[in-house]
Amino acid sequence: MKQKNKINFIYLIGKLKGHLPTLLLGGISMIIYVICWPILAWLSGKLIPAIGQGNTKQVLIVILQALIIFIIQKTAQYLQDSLLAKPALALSQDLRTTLFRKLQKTNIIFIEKLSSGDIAYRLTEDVDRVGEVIYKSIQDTTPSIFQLLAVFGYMIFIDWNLSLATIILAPLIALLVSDFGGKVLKASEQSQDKISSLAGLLSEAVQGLPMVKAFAVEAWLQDDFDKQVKLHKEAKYKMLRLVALQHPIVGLIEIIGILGILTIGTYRIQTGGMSNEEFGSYFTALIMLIDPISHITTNYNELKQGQASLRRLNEITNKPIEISSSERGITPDRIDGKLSFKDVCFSYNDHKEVINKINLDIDNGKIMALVGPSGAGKSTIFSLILKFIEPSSGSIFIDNYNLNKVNTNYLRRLIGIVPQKTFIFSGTISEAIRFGRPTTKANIVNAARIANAHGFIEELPDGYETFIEERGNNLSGGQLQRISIARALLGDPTILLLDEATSALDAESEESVQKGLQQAMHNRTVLVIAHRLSTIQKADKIAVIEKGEVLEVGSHKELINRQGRYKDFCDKQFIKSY
Ligand SMILES: Nc1ncnc2c1ncn2[C@@H]1O[C@H](COP(=O)(O)OP(=O)(O)OP(=O)(O)O)[C@@H](O)[C@H]1O
Repeated sequence: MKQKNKINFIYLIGKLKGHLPTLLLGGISMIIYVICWPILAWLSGKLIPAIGQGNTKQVLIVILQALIIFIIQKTAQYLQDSLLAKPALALSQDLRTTLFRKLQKTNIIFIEKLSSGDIAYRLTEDVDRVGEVIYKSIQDTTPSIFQLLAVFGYMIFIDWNLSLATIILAPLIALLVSDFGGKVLKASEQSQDKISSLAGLLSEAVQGLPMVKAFAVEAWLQDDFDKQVKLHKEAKYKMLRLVALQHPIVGLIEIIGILGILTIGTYRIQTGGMSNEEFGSYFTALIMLIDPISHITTNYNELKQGQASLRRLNEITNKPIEISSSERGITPDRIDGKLSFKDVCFSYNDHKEVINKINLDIDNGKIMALVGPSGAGKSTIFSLILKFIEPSSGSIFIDNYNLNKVNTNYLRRLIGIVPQKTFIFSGTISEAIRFGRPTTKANIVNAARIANAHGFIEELPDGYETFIEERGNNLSGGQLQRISIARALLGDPTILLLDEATSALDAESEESVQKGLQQAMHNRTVLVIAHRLSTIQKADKIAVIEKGEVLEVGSHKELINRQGRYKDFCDKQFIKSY
């Protein structure tokens, strides 16, 4: 399902509705700040002739008046900036949390395809850039536009003939700014894509560093990194060069305008169309236009960079969300845990069915082992049960309820999963087992006991409060697996999905993990992707999966006697055991 609502600046500005009182106060401060500009220009017009006449008293009075206006203006500017910063920051915070919520709802297949570094970059840097644009639009661009209008209005008031001459330059500047803006947008998109790839590579490199060192291929990685850095530098330089070129060009047009006004102004004074004092005010006002034009130009470029960031953020929001992510769906009072697959098909892409008309029945409280070669579709069966994906045809039932009618969160809480590759968030052991669920310490300890983890945890100096480092570096593979089993058991799941680790643990660790698994399986419906003979033999039923199809189902003994694929499989895998 595609997300229709694209995030754009209009959508974001609309979100400011919730901050109307602050915006109103900020807006009033802004008006005071803006009005001060023409007043200062007017005072400047009075000051210049007074200086010319050597009228010290008049000069001092005007300076004092200007000082008062400056103090009022700067106070208003402080109030404007601080008041408007609040809603702007709230908006970027809101954007970040909305994006993260969407990310959590995104279909897992698409998440797995994204680079973690790239996503992290988008949710931090790109959101920051968008936030900055919003902040600048409210706090800088808006007053600059008003300042431009107020000052220019005052210029028209003084001499509209002369102002007409000034306005001729406006379309030229606008055209230039918009043309540059388009180019900056393109260059910015390229630069941000490059830095994002760099972030992706960096995150991969940090994870893979032990392997890189082990294979002594640091030079290869450095080379790759340097290449990406260079690509980013070039893309960024292209953008900065554009921005650097824009300021002198716009500045040149401004200077031409000023010189032109000086010439025409002199003529107007000579012909009596304008007084010296008026020209003084007019000229000061003209100089006052330079600053807002420069701000608007810079902010327009930043707006374009922000648009590039928004496009990158929308790439996340446009990913399909989980079909069943809604809160709807039934939550039966009781589930015994029987699972049935009826003619289930599934394909990741439309080319090839990876699950092909599968029929399976796993009775409640029984253990079914899934065996089969790599790529047969065993993990895909787990994903179907967890509703990460939904069958393209056929149905899966839990007891007699069709899975697509059952509330997804409710279903997932019935299931405990022990993945092949243990993933644990950094935090204490206790937090790792709890995994965000409300529970008691006694329940955590109980889960750890069943998982055969309690013993080793107790022996650690900080026990359950031992901090597990990122990626579990300070614990052994076997210990992490047992914590993973305890995590799955917390909440007493009705169904257990186990993906046995194929990685070699030492014999002692393996025995501990096996003991944990055996205890965990007791009295639950268990579906286990089995690689060990001991597990397979204990299973009530074994399903042999190959190329997405169920080839044989039966007990170990039955299947051996059948002399079919299972027998071949065992002969290949467990030759010594037969
Ligand atoms: N996210 C995905 N996108 C596209 N194809 C996928 C995806 N995940 C798995 N596949 C493909 O689906 C098929 C079944 O994969 P699956 O992981 O279910 O096999 P498996 O039996 O669990 O393998 P293994 O024992 O090696 O883990 C494979 O051909 C695999 O390449």
